Amino acid sequence: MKQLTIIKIGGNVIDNSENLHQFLLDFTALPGDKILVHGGGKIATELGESLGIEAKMVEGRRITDIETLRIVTMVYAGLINKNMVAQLQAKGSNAIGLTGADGNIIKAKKRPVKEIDYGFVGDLDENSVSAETLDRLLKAGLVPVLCAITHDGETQLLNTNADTIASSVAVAMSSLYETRLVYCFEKKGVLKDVNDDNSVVREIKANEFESLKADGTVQGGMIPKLHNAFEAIKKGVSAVYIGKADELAELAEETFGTKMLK
Ligand SMILES: Nc1ncnc2c1ncn2[C@@H]1O[C@H](COP(=O)(O)OP(=O)(O)O)[C@@H](O)[C@H]1O
Ligand SMILES: CC(=O)N[C@@H](CCC(=O)OP(=O)(O)O)C(=O)O
Repeated sequence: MKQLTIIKIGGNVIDNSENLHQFLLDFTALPGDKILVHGGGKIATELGESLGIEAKMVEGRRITDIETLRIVTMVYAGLINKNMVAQLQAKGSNAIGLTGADGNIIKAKKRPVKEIDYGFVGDLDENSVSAETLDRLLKAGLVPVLCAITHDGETQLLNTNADTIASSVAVAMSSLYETRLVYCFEKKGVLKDVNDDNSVVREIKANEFESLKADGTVQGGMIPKLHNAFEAIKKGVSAVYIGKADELAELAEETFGTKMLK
């Protein structure tokens, strides 16, 4: 089976031009087929605030009313996605920037209203990602760059967490490729002490996740990230890593960040 690397880059790195530049250089240098998935939550929050719209997050997910949907569409599908593509093109990567609506690559379902109304947030299931369409783009020599905007197939754009997109894309692609998934963010990996960058946990087994949550080692945005990472491993992705964006070059030596184990 051919190898494929899916890399997700978060908003804190996208917001730092030096780290982003180094990350995109390393991403371009990675051999083989690859797909980039990007977030940008921090930038959407800042733009919203400058327009007087305050961000509301529940369990790592943004409550997305119609005004917020406009903002995230402009920021993720426009500003960030197109700048990322232009930077990759300048570095020699033939990137093509896409939302889930383009080529019907990711069809989501609006999250049902229960105790909380998340608004225009899209959830994914095992049929959401078109592996065939992504495969056709890869075979054409293109590097897909996916943002956090999906659609429902009936004209409605939806906001889907980028960690979830990366995990679902990796699972779908693992039917066609030997797929590895890499979550890149601003820290060196999953840390024993979130304030000590030298406390990287090298490997985490799926059955250790609950106790890491319970004892407070992993908190906030790391909880859904690890959940998505273990979902990917469980559903056929061959390797999942979490580590620092501007250390991506170390992936080749296997000294990169934290590795998830079954
Ligand atoms: N044990 C941990 N190790 C590393 N980061 C952690 C840990 N626990 C919580 N975090 C927090 O999780 C954040 C990453 O989640 P998030 O902000 O959603 O990532 P992203 O930038 O990829 O969107 C880190 O910035 C960090 O503050
Ligand atoms: C529904 C939902 O929460 N969507 C996310 C999508 C962006 C994202 O995931 O960005 P980061 O990876 O930078 O956090 C949001 O709007 O924040």
